[in-house]
Amino acid sequence: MTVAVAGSGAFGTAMAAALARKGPVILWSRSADQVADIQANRCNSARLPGIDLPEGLSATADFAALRTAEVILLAVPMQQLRHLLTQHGDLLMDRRLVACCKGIELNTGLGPVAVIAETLPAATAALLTGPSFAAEIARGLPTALTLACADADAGEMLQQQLSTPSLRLYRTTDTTGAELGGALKNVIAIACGAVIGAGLGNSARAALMTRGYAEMLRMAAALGARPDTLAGLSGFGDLTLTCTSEQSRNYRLGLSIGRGDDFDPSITVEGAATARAVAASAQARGIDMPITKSVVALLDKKQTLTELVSQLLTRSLKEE
Ligand SMILES: NC(=O)C1=CN([C@@H]2O[C@H](COP(=O)(O)OP(=O)(O)OC[C@H]3O[C@@H](n4cnc5c(N)ncnc54)[C@H](OP(=O)(O)O)[C@@H]3O)[C@@H](O)[C@H]2O)C=CC1
Ligand SMILES: O=C(CO)COP(=O)(O)O
Repeated sequence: MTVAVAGSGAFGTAMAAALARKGPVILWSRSADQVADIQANRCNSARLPGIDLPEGLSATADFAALRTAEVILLAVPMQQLRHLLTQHGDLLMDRRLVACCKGIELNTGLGPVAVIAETLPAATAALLTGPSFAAEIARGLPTALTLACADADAGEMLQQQLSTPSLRLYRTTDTTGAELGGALKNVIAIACGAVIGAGLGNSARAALMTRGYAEMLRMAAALGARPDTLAGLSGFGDLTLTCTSEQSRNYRLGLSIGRGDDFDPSITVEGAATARAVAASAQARGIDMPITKSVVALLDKKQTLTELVSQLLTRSLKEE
């Protein structure tokens, strides 16, 4: 079976490397320079430096090469997913597509599976999500992820096809829950980075993680997701990883805000757009998400971290 990965960023390259250890993988990049680098040096120096890529991985800048693939992973940032699907709709329209994005589309409030379903209704839409840093997956370190697909049979097949001896996939049919877990944890990670960066302590971070998780559950319930999905790898699992590791770009953005440092705007930080999309959706639905709202105010420089923390602490007292 041939697997293809569309998008040669850190995660796409890492998944291509992991899967190429068990069969042929085609990695598509929009950058001819990156393809040349990968083919000549067996390394994606721009996005995943220091990782040797296995021989089973071949890179191409020609999207038509993906025609032979039985499964196609879509590994671009969330706000780029619709563009990729539209641009290459002729080839992708009836395929098995596995989004790897963690985010909510800013203009529509939709997650990746919903965007695929809306754009290419004849395709099988799935999501691969859960706690995983690209460099660790690429090195073959032990990792467990969630494969979400509303079609239970297709999900089981994808679970088999994409699991490896070091990559253990659990499956669910709750695509909404898996989408929300992966997207919302990034917003909470920005908040956690900010309090740690500002020296407010580990207790403050634990409070944000726990009350952030309560926000995730509230939104999940409103959208019909199952609470046990949020308690799994795609929710609680990824929240834990992302809020506690400097390998996370979302967490590092928060750290830089808390410290008052600059942050390179070219780095992919999914939680920034997602915070705005989720805050708007929460307001429209009347869902209380004060941490998410605070992250938006922080990113938009509408309020300082000191003001926001004080506001969160002095809200009316309530039952847990
Ligand atoms: N990095 C990680 O550890 C993990 C990432 N993810 C998720 O994977 C997704 C991708 O992140 P990641 O790979 O890290 O991001 P990167 O910033 O490393 O790479 C993004 C890639 O997407 C490409 N790209 C952007 N827009 C388009 C487009 N319209 N058409 C084709 N290619 C495009 C970029 O190309 P170019 O280089 O030309 O700009 C780049 O190769 C995110 O949603 C992220 O949350 C999930 C788990 C772990
Ligand atoms: O999703 C991730 C870990 O599971 C990667 O997190 P960042 O996008 O914050 O780097």
